[in-house]
Amino acid sequence: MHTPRALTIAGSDSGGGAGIQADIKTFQELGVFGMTALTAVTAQNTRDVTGIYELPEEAVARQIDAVAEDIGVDAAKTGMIASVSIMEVVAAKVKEHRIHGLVIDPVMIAKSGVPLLEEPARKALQEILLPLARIITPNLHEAEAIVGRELDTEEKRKDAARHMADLGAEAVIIKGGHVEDDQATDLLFDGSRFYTFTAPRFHTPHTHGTGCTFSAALTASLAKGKPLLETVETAKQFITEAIQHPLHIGGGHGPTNHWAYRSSRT
Ligand SMILES: Nc1ncnc2c1ncn2[C@@H]1O[C@H](COP(=O)(O)OP(=O)(O)O)[C@@H](O)[C@H]1O
Ligand SMILES: Cc1ncc(COP(=O)(O)O)c(N)n1
Repeated sequence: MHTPRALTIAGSDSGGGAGIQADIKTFQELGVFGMTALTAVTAQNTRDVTGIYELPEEAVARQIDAVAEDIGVDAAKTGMIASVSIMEVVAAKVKEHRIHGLVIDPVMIAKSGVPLLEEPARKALQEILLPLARIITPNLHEAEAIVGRELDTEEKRKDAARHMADLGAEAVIIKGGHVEDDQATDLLFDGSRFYTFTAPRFHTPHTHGTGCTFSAALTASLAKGKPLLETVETAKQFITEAIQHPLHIGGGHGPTNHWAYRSSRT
């Protein structure tokens, strides 16, 4: 039996709701063996980020080598990659180990408002990481930062998705969490057609780690060899249930509930 294996290349969230921690919880819940390459350690809780400690490039490279050379990687995702030098190392290792099925979550700012990406790295993200993406998953603000204009209509968001596909991403999902709408609608462009994935919008402050969890769920399905539309459908269900049943942990933006999807099916 083949055990699907997924790697997350991202930052650690000591609070357990976002970053590497959200990713491996999600991999586990979806029946995928999770592996990690840490890019940074954050001191973080539901209220604030009180410290960011980047890892040396060498440490990031060695972690990716270690898992790719022995265990193997069916799909991978990137999350917080704060600097251009770490981005370059990650891109080089993804190419060297021929890691396909790469989901890029272009993390820029934590829900608490603290920047997680240095300014020069914004442009580098487009040039270095985006062309390697099987799927890139910007939220509204990240999509606006990548294309450099406001995306206040669906037409403009479609143009932005085409733009990101032209830059090299195989598929683009502009997430709808920050779009003013009664529903949470994510827009997928697969390089030729548009699809929307819609769920009810829950009025809750507990959205810490939604983007990480969603992109990890996409990665888990890709690791299982699922086709694109089924992959997005599963990830949307996973994040919707995780937001719908919050855990009420911490005094700020609490985490989502990574158990909810599997609990509802057993
Ligand atoms: N309040 C909400 N109710 C339901 N779904 C939401 C809500 N907020 C975000 N989502 C969904 O969670 C996923 C992550 O979206 P988003 O919050 O835009 O990303 P990020 O965490 O990167 O800012 C998307 O599928 C989005 O539609
Ligand atoms: C280490 C780390 N990585 C990513 C996020 C983004 O979290 P969100 O999904 O809430 O935007 C975060 N807060 N911390």
